[in-house]
Amino acid sequence: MSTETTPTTPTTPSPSTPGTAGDVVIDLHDAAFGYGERAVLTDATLTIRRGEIVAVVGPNGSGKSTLMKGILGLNDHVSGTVTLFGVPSQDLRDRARLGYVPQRHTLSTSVRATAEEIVSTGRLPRINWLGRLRATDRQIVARALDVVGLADRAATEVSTLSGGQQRRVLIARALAGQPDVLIMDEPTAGVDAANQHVLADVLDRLVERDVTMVIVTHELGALERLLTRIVVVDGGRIRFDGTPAEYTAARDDVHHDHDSHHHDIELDGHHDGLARGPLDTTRTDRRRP
Ligand SMILES: Nc1ncnc2c1ncn2[C@@H]1O[C@H](COP(=O)(O)OP(=O)(O)OP(=O)(O)O)[C@@H](O)[C@H]1O
Repeated sequence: MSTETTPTTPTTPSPSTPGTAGDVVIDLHDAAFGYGERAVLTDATLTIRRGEIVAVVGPNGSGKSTLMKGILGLNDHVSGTVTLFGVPSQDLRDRARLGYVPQRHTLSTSVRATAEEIVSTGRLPRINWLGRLRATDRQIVARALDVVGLADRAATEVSTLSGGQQRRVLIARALAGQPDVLIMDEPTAGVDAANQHVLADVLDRLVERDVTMVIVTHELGALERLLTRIVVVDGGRIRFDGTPAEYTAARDDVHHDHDSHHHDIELDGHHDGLARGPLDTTRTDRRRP
């Protein structure tokens, strides 16, 4: 059972940042995704532009992962249009432009592989038909490990790494494919508070490198300082799409309407935290175009 409530203020989902058509990396129009005949996420209209850091939040089972998988072409596209990098999704040849860190994916304890070996598998879509890593591939793998703060663990067996470190290995694996967009499904799930901040720092480094990110999360707290936009999915639909400041305003409406069971809202716990934190609208947001 879900114990969460998210802002359900109906707003017209709209692109919230300016930009040109060339900046659009993901564009959904009235899209519906599901499994077999069953559409789980419907009426999704969403435009994500280069450089955006978008959090996707909502109750358990609301359709967040279904939305991500729909963008990635990993479930059934029931109706509507999905345009990626300006071309219809089905015509996109270079799928590696979309990097993916799947949900609840940790590395099996039975896997005997080093962090470097796991990250190297992220190069597979980019390497030549002989399947051999060249010097440049190895450099990219090393750089990906460095970005996630695990350069010194390259030769460590992943089964001996902590859950948070394993999540970082998986992010590095996705980065090794040199994606234009990184889609992460709950990268901070099951990661303690200290490691959530380490992960947020990792994502910070990606922001500096201009990686566009779409992040499904239940823990907005650690990530919120990075975000340019928040999308709320509830009941299989996009209910809200706006800037963090707009989200805060919508959330305050919800605070007036309900008095309990706030999901992301409760993570910072209080309004004072917000005033000091990343959703403080007086802060200069270096990422906001
Ligand atoms: N592979 C699948 N086959 C059939 N139904 C599925 C599949 N995956 C998810 N669903 C259903 O789709 C609905 C939305 O699930 P989804 O995983 O997208 O929600 P979510 O918002 O990501 O949830 P959570 O926060 O718990 O991860 C649920 O009713 C779920 O049972």
